[in-house]
Amino acid sequence: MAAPTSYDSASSPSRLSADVVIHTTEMHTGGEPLRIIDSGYPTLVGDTILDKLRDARQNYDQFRTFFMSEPRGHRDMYGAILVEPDAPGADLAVLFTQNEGYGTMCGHAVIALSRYAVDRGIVKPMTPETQVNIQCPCGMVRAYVSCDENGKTGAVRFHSVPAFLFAEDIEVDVEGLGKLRVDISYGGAFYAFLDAAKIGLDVRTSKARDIVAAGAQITGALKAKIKLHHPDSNDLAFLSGTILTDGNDPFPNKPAAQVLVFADSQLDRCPCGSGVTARVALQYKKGFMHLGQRRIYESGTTKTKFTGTAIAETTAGEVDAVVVEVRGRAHYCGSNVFTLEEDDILKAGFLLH
Ligand SMILES: O=C(O)[C@H]1NCC[C@@H]1O
Repeated sequence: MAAPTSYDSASSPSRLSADVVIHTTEMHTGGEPLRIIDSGYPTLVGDTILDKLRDARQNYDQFRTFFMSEPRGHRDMYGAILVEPDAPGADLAVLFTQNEGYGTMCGHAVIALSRYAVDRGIVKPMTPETQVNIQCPCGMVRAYVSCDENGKTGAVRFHSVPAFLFAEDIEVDVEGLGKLRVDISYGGAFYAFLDAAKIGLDVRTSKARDIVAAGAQITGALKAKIKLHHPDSNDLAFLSGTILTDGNDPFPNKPAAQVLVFADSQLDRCPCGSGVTARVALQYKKGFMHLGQRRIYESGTTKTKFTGTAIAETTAGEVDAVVVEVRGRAHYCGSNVFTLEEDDILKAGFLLH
């Protein structure tokens, strides 16, 4: 069965009007939602995925707010728009949507989309694993979906783009929290890392609202202070959020907990696949982890788990980097057909602050 995808919907409306009908498949990975757009989203133009991302941002952002925000979604919704791939060997290409815009990489979405690609017939199933090559804004991500003899898909492992520690021990003065020292690491997206205990929080037990407030403050202060750089493209060089951790970096035999606060005070429910990638790169560079050593990473909020392993050394431009393997599971939880009425003054959706 061929999948209905956003890029075969050439007849879809190009502006938000009563003609818009968006079909979605709903999944979650470790508790973090993924709303996959099956059809109804406009066809994006551009030679590269980053050009298509620009087209989405500049010309169709109301579609994002339509399916992501209230009353159809909520401020912690996460989405995936499939676009025509332009990279050789890609099985599919994806833009990631969040509450204030678009992400460069998303591990939980890759885990869910890889199952979806096999289950929808976009990629032919193979036993015991099917390889799915997903072109993301950060580059090509290779995923491997477990498939049993009855064709049932299960756990997914993926290898992301080269991951690297960008900066260590940066001092930043954060209103209400004082002077802090954070690391910034890249796993397809840039994240700041801080042991939550340094600001009196515990990622496993503190209230979600306290974690969100602190994470958003730290990201805001760093954005004002630090200029990031990525060897591939300036489009990738921005801070995606702050990951508060349990500080358990040097002890590889215990699960390491973390929580990501990203976009506009959005809280990740899963351990964050790109954040695990970035944290493994950080732990590897600091000598806390060796190649081939598998660690468990746990979401401080839902306690769901991914594993992370540094599997090979590589480079990103001139910088030492590692290839990281992340493993997790996604589940289907429904589907939707979203419509609108022309006289609805909230048709583009809304978020409360
Ligand atoms: O798994 C991840 O990588 C992510 N989850 C939500 C935001 C991050 O991109």
